[in-house]
Amino acid sequence: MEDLTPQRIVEKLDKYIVGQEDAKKSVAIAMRNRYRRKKLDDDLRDEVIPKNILMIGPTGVGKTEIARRLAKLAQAPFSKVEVTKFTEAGYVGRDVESMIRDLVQTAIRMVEQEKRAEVEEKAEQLAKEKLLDILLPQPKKSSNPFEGLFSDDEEEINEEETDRDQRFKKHREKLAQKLEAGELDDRIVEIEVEDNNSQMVEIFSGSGVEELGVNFEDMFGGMMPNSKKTRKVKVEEAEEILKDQEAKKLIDMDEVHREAIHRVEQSGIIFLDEIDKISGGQSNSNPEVSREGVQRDILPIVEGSTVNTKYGSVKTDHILFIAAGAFHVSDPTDLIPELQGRFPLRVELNNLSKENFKEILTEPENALTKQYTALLATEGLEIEFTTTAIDEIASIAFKVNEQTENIGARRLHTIVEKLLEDVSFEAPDMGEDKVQIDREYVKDKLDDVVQDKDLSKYIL
Ligand SMILES: Nc1ncnc2c1ncn2[C@@H]1O[C@H](COP(=O)(O)OP(=O)(O)OP(=O)(O)O)[C@@H](O)[C@H]1O
Repeated sequence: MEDLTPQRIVEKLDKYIVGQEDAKKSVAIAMRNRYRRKKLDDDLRDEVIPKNILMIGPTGVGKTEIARRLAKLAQAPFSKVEVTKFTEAGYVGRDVESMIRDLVQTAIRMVEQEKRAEVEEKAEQLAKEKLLDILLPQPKKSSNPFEGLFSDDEEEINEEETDRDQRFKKHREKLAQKLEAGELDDRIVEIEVEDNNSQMVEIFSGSGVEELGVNFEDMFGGMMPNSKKTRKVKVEEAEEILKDQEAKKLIDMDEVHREAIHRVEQSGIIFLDEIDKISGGQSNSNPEVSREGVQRDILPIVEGSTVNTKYGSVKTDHILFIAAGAFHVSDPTDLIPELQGRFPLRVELNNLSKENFKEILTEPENALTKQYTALLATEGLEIEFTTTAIDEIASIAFKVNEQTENIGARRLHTIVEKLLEDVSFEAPDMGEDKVQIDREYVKDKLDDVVQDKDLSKYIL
């Protein structure tokens, strides 16, 4: 965190997000402020209210992407929630605290993955030993009813056993070599696996449960007995299953839970999408739930409170909240004042231009053209986009956004997918080949659809 200065954060975000400089700067400052706040004395720290961010901008211009990337580079647990879901029918209890529980789950997965990487090697070794035990069971030691009575015989028996032990050891070594070489991969073995008690899960996941406002998973998650059953599987699969089982044994889940909660409290980021849709009057979908009511429910979580989860209580004081909305029909000032006060950093994101589209198509590390080029290269097909093609794709995306609905950069996904439909379909049968995608190619594939407004509504 020390090295993640605001400037450094922006540089890193630049690798993925085109334009939106103000938004990148704001999140970078918010991130750094959180770090600064943590360094303050306890008394003063409590006085400094965390600076949450409100992103204002149309759909598909990079709001979520900025927040998600920020979380990734800070290795912070991240979760996105559409706040409008709390106004929907079914959310009578308006379980807004579920957003914290979701974040904890994400953090648990993160920490578990890290711990897993640490024990990976050991688990693999143990799984191999287990598999060898199954493939070649240890011979039972013969019981000797006359033990101690005839000393001569005993000596003979001992010799026999040493002999047999040595033979067994040799066999095991040979088998280990074969296992290593993958020669036993197709052999079938029987292993014990956990039976996840499917019946219980089915009963509780039936419809209507959410309406009860009760989280059965929380209530019963830890109590469901995990019975064992045996399964016949190929050695290859058995190795994976056993590795998984051994890794689980090596990981202290209590520690994982503690660490996960710590991370949520210290560095968690929650993205509250569609915040504009809960500002002002009554909700359309459910007259019982007023939008203002939902804002009031969210407020304590954003202000800092303690939420109970099955893994322990979570203090939300230092969680960074990034709210986002288009605010086409409402204004941030339509939010209740207390909530407005909790989002002092306001930033506007711009509509994307055709030039932005061109950059988005080619520049980011995960740019669409790079993704498709890599995907098709796995089939031995080399595709190359000329600059005229990029220009044409960007123009089309811009035009379709104008003609139908403006969905921002998301339009590029559908257009490129349609453009490459034929090559994607034929690639495996084309053999080693090279396809150049230029302006003519783009026009040839897309012009018909673009001209027909109705068609482009559905396809692009
Ligand atoms: N400025 C940008 N630079 C690079 N990619 C972008 C940009 N804006 C959008 N994208 C891409 O478009 C897609 C949608 O963007 P994103 O999820 O950030 O939209 P959003 O602004 O959060 O919209 P919504 O409010 O509807 O969720 C993502 O795949 C993202 O990578």
